[in-house]
Amino acid sequence: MSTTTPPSNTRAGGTDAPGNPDVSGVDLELVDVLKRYPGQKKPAVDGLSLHIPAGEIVMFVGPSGCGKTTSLKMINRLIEPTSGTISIGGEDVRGRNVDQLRRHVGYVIQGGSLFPHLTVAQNISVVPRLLKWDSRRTSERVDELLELVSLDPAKYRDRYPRELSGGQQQRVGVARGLAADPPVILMDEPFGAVDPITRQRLQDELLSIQEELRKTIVCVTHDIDEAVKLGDRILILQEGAQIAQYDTPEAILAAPANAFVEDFVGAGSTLKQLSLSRVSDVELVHPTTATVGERVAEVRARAEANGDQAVVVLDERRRPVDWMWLRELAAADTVRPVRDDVLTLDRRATLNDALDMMLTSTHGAAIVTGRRDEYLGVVNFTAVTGHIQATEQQLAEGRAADATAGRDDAWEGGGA
Ligand SMILES: Nc1ncnc2c1ncn2[C@@H]1O[C@H](COP(=O)(O)OP(=O)(O)OP(=O)(O)O)[C@@H](O)[C@H]1O
Repeated sequence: MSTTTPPSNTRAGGTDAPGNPDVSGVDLELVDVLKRYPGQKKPAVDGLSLHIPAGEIVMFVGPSGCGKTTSLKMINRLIEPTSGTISIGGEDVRGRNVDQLRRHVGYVIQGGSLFPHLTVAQNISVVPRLLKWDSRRTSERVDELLELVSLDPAKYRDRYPRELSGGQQQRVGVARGLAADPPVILMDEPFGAVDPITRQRLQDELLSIQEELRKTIVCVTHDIDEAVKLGDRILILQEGAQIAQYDTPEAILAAPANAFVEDFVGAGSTLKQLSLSRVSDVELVHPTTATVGERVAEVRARAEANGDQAVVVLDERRRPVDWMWLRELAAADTVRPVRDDVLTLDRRATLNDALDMMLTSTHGAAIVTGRRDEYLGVVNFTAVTGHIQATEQQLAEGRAADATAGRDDAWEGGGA
């Protein structure tokens, strides 16, 4: 039986040939994979065939009990298939020693599932230790990974999981999954246990990490918006892990394959398109900025000249640290931030995320950052609604063009 290969991908640079040096992931192939649990009449996974291209994120979604987790866990043999073949980088997983296989396939689950009696550094070093890395290499790797998941190594290395927030535990879980630089990472509901804002940040971080590392990532989620945001492709499964559709998020939203998919994703409405559009797709505005330590009188003059009531305060590395109203600045001669928890959006965040954040912000807009948290500008409602209108117009024009083409086809067909 041939495996399902989706059409070429638009987001992850699908033009990359295998072996592209930027891609550290490898291909995954499932051929006619079946899993029947003892005592069950119907197989949980009934003949799943699937090709997952190297360096891409594929999201598994589908109703509860359809076989997502079973399919995922068969890839690293946490569950053994009843029949069928799974290969990683062209190599049949059954030919590999199970321990060795699991050390080369990262695995991240909900909540991070850290060992409570080990420190953050020890948790991240579990696989490097099994691989017998020396202590210097291991500790350098731990610090590198903590930086990658935005945790200050000096502050967090020696903490215990109970001394971390849910989002921080999840970050350490991701770092642990990446520790030995595996080409494939499996994730099962990785961000299911954290609040919406933290989840959005973790998703943005994953996209940023993936931009750099280009692993092959397979991720199970219940959240279709998460699938649309993170996935280069989405696999929508029905009971028995039957493929309802396997395609890019854009293609699935534009043309659901059947009524099941349509129900599952919710009709491809304009609002869903907000999960496809990134903050980097809209034009940012540029309110007055100030640098910590700058003279307030100068900042105030600039803001008044621009007609701004508030200024975005940046640190010496141009990272936003506060968004202060002019009246708050008046308390001192030089600019001093009054909060330490300014909310920012990564440029990869979706417009859905942006709307969520704007609704909770007293400024009715959101600060956008790029590489290394550097300030880029601000996204506001006008930019988002402008984008929705433009998208709606494009969709309407597309539908009108399709209808015209349909009539032309019918005409040609009729004349033949
Ligand atoms: N160890 C097991 N023994 C027997 N049946 C099992 C076992 N694990 C899972 N199943 C059954 O296999 C089917 C698929 O389960 P699986 O956990 O893969 O689904 P899922 O899509 O990941 O579900 P959810 O979204 O609820 O986590 C379900 O009907 C489930 O009850």
